[in-house]
Amino acid sequence: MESNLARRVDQATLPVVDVSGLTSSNPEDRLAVARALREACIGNGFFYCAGHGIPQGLMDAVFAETRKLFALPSEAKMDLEKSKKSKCNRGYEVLGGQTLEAGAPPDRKEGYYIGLEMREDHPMVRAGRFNRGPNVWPQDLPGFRPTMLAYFAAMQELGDRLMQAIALSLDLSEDYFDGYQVEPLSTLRLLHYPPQRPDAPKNEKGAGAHTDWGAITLLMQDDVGGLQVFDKNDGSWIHADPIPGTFVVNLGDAMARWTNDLYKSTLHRVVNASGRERYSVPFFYDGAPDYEVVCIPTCLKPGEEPKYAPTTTEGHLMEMFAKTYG
Ligand SMILES: O=C(O)CCC(=O)C(=O)O
Ligand SMILES: [Fe+2]
Repeated sequence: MESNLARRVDQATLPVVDVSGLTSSNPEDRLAVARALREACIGNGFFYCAGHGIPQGLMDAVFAETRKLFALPSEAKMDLEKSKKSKCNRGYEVLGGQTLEAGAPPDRKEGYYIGLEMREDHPMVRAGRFNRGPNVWPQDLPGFRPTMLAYFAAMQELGDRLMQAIALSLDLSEDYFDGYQVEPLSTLRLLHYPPQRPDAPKNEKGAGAHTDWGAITLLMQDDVGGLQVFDKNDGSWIHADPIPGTFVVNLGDAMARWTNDLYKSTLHRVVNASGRERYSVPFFYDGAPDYEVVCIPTCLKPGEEPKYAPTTTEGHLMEMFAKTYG
């Protein structure tokens, strides 16, 4: 059932980067991680992140709550549906609700969106700013809200740490992105992929080929597999097989804009050919809405021009959103 374009390769094809050195007080340890990140970022822009310090118990709890959520009866899920329940894209997204690959059938996945919790009376919410506002919480799952809020905070903190290392890797000071890390537009997304159907429309996938939009994505996947990453070296698809306890980290389009394509976002897709239900939890690490996404001076070689028009986190995300939701 797998596409013939896909091939099975050794897991080592995507590098594993141990980031535990980032919490060291010795700058040499942090630099060593930054060097490894630079290599991965200039390569396919995808790597497994180990040594991240996120407790396994929290990761397991997120999957447990995710399974409970998608196991709710469809009427209960429709009561949480994002276009009905939210002005800021929070809540449940139906199966086929997004088409990540232009021209392909809708994605065979259902999802749930969670963002930074912001009250209705917050000035940004009152001003109707993009994706700002309260979350939608299922009433009948008492563990869901505290688990997801704890995970959101932990992932934001891990993302902040990785951005400090990415700054180092670009010959910038570690605090270069500090202004970005305030009231972030990050999104936690819960995903459920039913098995691929034998009678599926041609080219149907769990998630069509796409690049991610923000700065970096930190993906937790279960043991089913199905994520494929485009290999720019030979045009094949690398199977990002699950490695327990790691995150798959990849660069988003904002990173390409900042670095003038030195650190590119990479096409990836999901084909759940396993015959089993697959669950995954991407965290789209993003930043402050008004933070500028413009070419970073250290990323411009002599004589080179910026390839992208300057924008902001919010402006860039709004552009990307319109592409897959119309
Ligand atoms: O489920 C996965 O493994 C990947 C999901 C993904 O690429 C996305 O939501 O952007
Ligand atoms: Fe993605």
